[in-house]
Amino acid sequence: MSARYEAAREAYAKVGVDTDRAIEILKKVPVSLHCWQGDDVLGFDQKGRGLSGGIQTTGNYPGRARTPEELFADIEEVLKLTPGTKKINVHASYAVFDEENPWVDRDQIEPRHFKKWVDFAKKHGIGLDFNPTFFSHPMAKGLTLSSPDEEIRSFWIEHGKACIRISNYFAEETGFPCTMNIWTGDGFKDIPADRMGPRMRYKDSIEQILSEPFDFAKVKPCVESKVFGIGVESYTVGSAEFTLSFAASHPNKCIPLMDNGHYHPTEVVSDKIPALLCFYPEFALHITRPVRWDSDHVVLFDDETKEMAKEIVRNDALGRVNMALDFFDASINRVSAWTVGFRNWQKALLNALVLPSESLKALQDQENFTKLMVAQEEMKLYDFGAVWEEYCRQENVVGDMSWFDELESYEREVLARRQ
Ligand SMILES: C[C@H](O)[C@H](O)[C@@H](O)C(=O)CO
Ligand SMILES: [Mn+2]
Repeated sequence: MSARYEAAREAYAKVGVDTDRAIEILKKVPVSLHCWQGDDVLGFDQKGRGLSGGIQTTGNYPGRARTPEELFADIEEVLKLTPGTKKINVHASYAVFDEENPWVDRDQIEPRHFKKWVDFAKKHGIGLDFNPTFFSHPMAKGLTLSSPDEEIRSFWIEHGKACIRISNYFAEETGFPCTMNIWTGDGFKDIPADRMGPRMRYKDSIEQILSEPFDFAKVKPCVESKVFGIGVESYTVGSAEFTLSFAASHPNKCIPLMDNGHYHPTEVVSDKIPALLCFYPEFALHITRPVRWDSDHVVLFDDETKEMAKEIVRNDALGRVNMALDFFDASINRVSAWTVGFRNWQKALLNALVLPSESLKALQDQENFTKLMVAQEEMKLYDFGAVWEEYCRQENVVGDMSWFDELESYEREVLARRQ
């Protein structure tokens, strides 16, 4: 333990904060690392097909992972450079096909196509989350689960059911619950003539997917909402009201997922978190950084990120919010992007854990807003960096930016050779 940490610990103790306890709590909180940052959301099952579904990566930084082996190696780098308990968030498009398990379409995928992910998770003693992939596929030209074309809709329902079975396999094999997120880019570019029809079909499709047997203690299906996507600017089938109502009306079957990039830029998810906590025993969160829109920039240690973490921590909801990162930047070193984003969410959680939340709440309840402002501002100058360094030290990762030396050598030795 450094002298700097000892001094910080003493200073925090004077305002009633136990920094050792904060560190111990954070060590056990799982955060899901999204597999898709490593290859620009391309996946392995549709070679040569670009990204669709109204999402977009921009940039052409060298070193994109092109094979499962390359992606696993890159994720291992991130695991090495980040503190905390991790899960890996896998998309169905990252099925691993080989001679033993030749290619099948998405409605036919089975647990065996994800065995390499399970092996990887077991090697690192971590859990897996899962996502059906309703985009970047010839059957995903327009609507998917909300399509009026029954052939298309049933293809995607079968895909969703297959994903429940794979999520169950993940949970059984790893021993950790698997969050399975349903997101589609279904929507319309211009003003629709029927807004309810697609939503009724979407509702029916998700219900059919959820009719596949699963144990809610092990598999946590969720529905992610969105306000708009590229090319579907006028109408999104899975809107916020739709997904919240769907989850509320399917208790113990489905939970909502909020992605903080999926709202109007003036809306803040930090305010929505406590609203959902009043009603949902559990929900899921995608953590990203929307720059003017759902741009999926790398998560920073910025004000709204800190505020989201505060709402989870001070409402004692670390066990009720399934947290996952969701960004993709192809304009910078992808392994660095992953690492920075993961470390920043860890920082936000730790920062929230070392705030004197109870006394700040008391000031609010006493309507002492003057002192509340002063106290909140004062906390910003406490030596949080010392607590972060101690946390990293205990987790055997570096606390300062010297992790970047390792990353630069990985770039030289590995990424730069991928031509
Ligand atoms: C790749 C993910 O499924 C995707 O990012 C989704 O979660 C989303 O946020 C779409 O905007
Ligand atoms: Mn998302």
